[in-house]
Amino acid sequence: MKTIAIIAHDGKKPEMVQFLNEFRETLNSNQIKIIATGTTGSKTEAAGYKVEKLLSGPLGGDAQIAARIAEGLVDMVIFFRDPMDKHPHEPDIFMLMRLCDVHNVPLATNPATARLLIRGFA
Ligand SMILES: O=C(CO)COP(=O)(O)O
Repeated sequence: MKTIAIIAHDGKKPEMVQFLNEFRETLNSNQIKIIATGTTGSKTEAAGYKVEKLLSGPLGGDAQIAARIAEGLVDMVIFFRDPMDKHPHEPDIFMLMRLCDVHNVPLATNPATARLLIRGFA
């Protein structure tokens, strides 16, 4: 069982849903557990996935996922960041990305990278 964390900023949620639809066969397997920040998780559920929803990003969801990364509980992070928007929880976002590097966890921050990662993972 592998755990994938899915996160998308508001401006990137449509692309995330598109990505989830594109890789349904790979991602909707019982060998993969999906965890997500709150609103991304709701969209992921609406796309037909079973997902463990954590808090919304600005309320601490990124920090919760960061903690799971630090505990060795996450195998891959797909985080579609919106570089054109400001985020009140920027420190949490950087913490999450830093911990991916600390613990050598694959992190995709855009759809092109995510596609390559998922193909490598499958
Ligand atoms: O803010 C986020 C990532 O930094 C995402 O949070 P939501 O999925 O709750 O919108």
